[in-house]
Amino acid sequence: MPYFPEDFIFGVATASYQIEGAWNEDGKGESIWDRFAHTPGNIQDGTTGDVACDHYHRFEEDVALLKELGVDAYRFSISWPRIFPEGRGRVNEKGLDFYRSLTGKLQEAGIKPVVTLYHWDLPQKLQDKGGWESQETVEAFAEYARFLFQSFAKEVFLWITHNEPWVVSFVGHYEGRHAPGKRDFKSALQVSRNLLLSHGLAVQAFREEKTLGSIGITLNLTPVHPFSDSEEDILAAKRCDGYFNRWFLDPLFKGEFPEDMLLWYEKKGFALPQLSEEEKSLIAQPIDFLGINYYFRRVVGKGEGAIFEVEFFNPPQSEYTDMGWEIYPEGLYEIVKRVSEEYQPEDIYITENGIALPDQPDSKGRINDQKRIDYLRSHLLALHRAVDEGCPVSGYFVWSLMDNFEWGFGLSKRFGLVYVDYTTLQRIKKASFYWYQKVVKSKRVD
Ligand SMILES: N=[N+]=NCCCCNC(=O)[C@@H]1[C@H]2[C@H](O)[C@@H](O)[C@H](O)[C@@H](CO)[C@@H]12
Repeated sequence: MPYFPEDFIFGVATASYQIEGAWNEDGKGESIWDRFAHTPGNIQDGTTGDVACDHYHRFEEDVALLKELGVDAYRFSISWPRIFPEGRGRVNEKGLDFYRSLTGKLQEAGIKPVVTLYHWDLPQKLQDKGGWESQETVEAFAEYARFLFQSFAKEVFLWITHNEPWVVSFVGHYEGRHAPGKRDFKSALQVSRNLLLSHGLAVQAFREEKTLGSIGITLNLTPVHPFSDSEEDILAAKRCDGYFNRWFLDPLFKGEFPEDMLLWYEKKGFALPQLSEEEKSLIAQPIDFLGINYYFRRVVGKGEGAIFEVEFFNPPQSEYTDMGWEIYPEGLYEIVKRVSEEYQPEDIYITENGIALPDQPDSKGRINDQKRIDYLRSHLLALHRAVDEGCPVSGYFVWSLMDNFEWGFGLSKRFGLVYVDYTTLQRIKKASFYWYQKVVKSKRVD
């Protein structure tokens, strides 16, 4: 029976724009996701995060759910425009008070706070001045981070500078499906560079402020498999591995963007200015852990697609989630093994893993999400194998505590261990809540 170590951290994760609501209350400034969701056509089901789970007003009820779940830690993000409505300068005390109350309730419940500094809700005022393409945002992020390290100097267990810089860069600035909705590959490359620089400045500030806890960054990593063993499919998979994974792993742990990708982008007309020696050491300064968000793998072959010349495949024999993502538990084992061996991080936390399902209450108001239990079990067993083989993994967070606003899909995709009825905002614990409660308590997956 696979047991996790006694001190292994089990948690759940959320993010500010996805759960808080109160989008313009108590002095909060507008974020790029407020603007993006308010723009008709951007969100598939036409909903917004204006109310979402109304966590801003119901956080005490939600902390009580966390306490009942028995988690060791709770990962949430701080809404930058709730603290600095204009991005920098004036502080919104009521915004700061909300997070002080939340961390206070967590401490009362014996739950370790894990804080993500940036989970995509950039102050709109900074976007109006160029957003992540601009050096001003890099500097503003460093100020924002330093202010939070000073304001929560002792309360936080883990600090995560950025959540998924790949998504911020390429889904937000190339694919255009996320805020700010740009479709410009050159912008996306510039954004990825600035996110890494801002991460480095935040880590420096963390060390200078002698803040308690640990600091790291969270990447969404996906194993990339060639559709066939043909030379061109293997090369296509290598290109995609560079695009999805190595583009951030290499600068963070080796101080360089991957050479093959720089050459490929240059060949496609997107020459990226070299990082200076100072920038390389800023980005690659030591961090205490790497956060990995894992959901699925990618299967690719040679294709005619513009920049990457790849085609994606969905293996017919696999099962898929409500997001259309392949269920591939071994991918979690693969990515943890690969990262441990190739990049030797101090420590790893699986900061997100979960599944969207079309959950609905039955006639008795219960939600029997057995498929979510099967997904979480299979992924925890895969993770356990990596831990058993000596990979430095110290924790695992389910995405998500509760159903929430799923970005471009709006409220239509449900990832929660807790169901949210968006008309009444009632929370309903799913079968997976009780299953995970047992895992957390026993540290065992059966
Ligand atoms: N092409 N493409 N890819 C799309 C992005 C990769 C997969 N999605 C994620 O990793 C996001 C992560 C996010 O932190 C959270 O805020 C989201 O709610 C979850 C669920 O979606 C996951």
